[in-house]
Amino acid sequence: MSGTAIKAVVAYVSDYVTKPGLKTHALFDAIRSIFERNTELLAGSLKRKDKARKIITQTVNCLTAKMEIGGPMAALYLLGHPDHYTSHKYVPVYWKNYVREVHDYMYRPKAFEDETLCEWVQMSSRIKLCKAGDAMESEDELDNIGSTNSVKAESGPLQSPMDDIDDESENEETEFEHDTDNYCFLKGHPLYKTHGAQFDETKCDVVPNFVGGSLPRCDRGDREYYCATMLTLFKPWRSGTDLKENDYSWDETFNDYSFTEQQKQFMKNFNIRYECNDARDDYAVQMKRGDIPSGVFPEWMNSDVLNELGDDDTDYFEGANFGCSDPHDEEENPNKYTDMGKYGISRYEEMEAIRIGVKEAGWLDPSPNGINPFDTKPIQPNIMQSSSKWKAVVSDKRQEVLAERNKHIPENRINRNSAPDPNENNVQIVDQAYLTKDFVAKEKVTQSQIDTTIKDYALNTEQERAFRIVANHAVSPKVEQLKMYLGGMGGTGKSRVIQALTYFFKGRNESHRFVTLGPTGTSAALLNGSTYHSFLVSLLVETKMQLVWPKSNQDLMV
Ligand SMILES: Nc1ncnc2c1ncn2[C@@H]1O[C@H](COP(=O)(O)OP(=O)(O)OP(=O)(O)O)[C@@H](O)[C@H]1O
Repeated sequence: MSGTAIKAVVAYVSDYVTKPGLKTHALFDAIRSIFERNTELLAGSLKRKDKARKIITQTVNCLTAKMEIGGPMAALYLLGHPDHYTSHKYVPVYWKNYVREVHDYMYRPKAFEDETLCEWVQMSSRIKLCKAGDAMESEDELDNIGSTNSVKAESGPLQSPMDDIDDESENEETEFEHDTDNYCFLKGHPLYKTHGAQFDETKCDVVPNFVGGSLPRCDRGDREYYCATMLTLFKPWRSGTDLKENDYSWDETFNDYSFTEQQKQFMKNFNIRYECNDARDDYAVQMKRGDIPSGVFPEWMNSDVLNELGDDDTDYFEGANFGCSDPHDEEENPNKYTDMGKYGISRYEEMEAIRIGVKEAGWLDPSPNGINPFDTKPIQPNIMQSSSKWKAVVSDKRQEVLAERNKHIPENRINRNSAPDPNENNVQIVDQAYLTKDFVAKEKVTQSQIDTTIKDYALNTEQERAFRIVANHAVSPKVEQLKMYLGGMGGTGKSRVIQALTYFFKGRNESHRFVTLGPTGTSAALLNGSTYHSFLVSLLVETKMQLVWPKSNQDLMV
């Protein structure tokens, strides 16, 4: 793969794993398309409630598909579980928050005079000042504040020494007895009477993630804006004049300021994203021209998809009035969705120059040894038959697969009507030992099956834990229904756990107890399963077969 392709892949993968939110215009466009697609439904005779339900379902599906967030991920967020994937925490810094941070920062306690805004965003948090002797409460982490974090007012209950805003004679500096790193804001901060700040040095694993307008880049665009932004982030300041003196430009001030090695590294890192996005743009142009040999990206990833991935970065040259407004601004261009933008054009020209250079150098000449012959004839299918026949074949195959899966169902299965009512007014003691680490299956052979599967699939600690919970549950008699959610970022190994479970149930001749369902055909195919729709609805309607109801609700794993 070329360097460009690698960077384009990096851009795609990082977009995928970070699953960025949708742009507002994309969101509205998706909703509009749903309404346009459903004009007949909307004008139809369905009840209002049914129409609304259908439209909402389609909207949710469309938005989640656009965000590349699948059902499990959406459920994860709805349940309030955060992503847990890296050694670092990414804290989004929205502009609105940023303004608040800047405000807090400008009026920050004197003890933090030398901290930069970037460090401030990383490590500070507001805390509420309470009565003397009481523990202070962080706005974020009420539970984590111990008594050592308390800050006492020097005298009187509830009184901060800076409590009286009119008392100008008051010493701003520090009238608290500090027994920790907690300090109050300086006067001028709207919450200085009630709030303070604390700094947690251990939070250096927090990475500020600037959203709501990309950071400017160092190698292009408005240099003054770039320098101002970097100085704002990395130089300690309280007012604009601390950042830059009137006689100097931002560029000069930037060049004169000694950034630490780590800050330089941060600034270098800021640019990597742009390098990858440039590569992605180049790659998209190359694909459009058909210059790319196949095989680097999957087939579905055509130039349109790549273009779509790249269209979120038109704002990286934005400046807060640091430069003049550009008459060729892509926003103004009536053909902005069909024409290449100015950066695209200049890149295209650069690429063209390189292509000509390479061509002149003879690199594109035919190889003296010729190229390997290849067959350009279209592939003829081995079997030619009508679509109805194909349908019948697929249906037969499906029956075959179902029969194979269900062949070990015990004869004496209980009719579902006689299964206990889960809502019955009853109290039962249920065994939850399957959740514990020390659980051991009653039969040795069962335990060995569990252990062997974990070994065969080389499951890591977290995968093993998830696997053991399900497997232990499956081998425990009379346990309550297990409702478990296994979440995680793309590529963390969820599917592998499902594969291990499929193998485990198969080994126990209990494939009928384990069904893998996915929301889309692709997700189902990846896991060798079925779609929800196919399994739960069409199966019954199309094949008129009886769904095999499990003995009780603990018997079927989905
Ligand atoms: N314990 C493991 N040992 C070796 N390889 C593993 C392990 N777990 C997962 N992998 C490999 O990592 C890759 C990603 O795993 P998997 O497809 O299970 O992730 P996923 O969380 O289901 O991803 P996605 O969210 O994209 O569907 C696969 O190639 C898989 O074979």
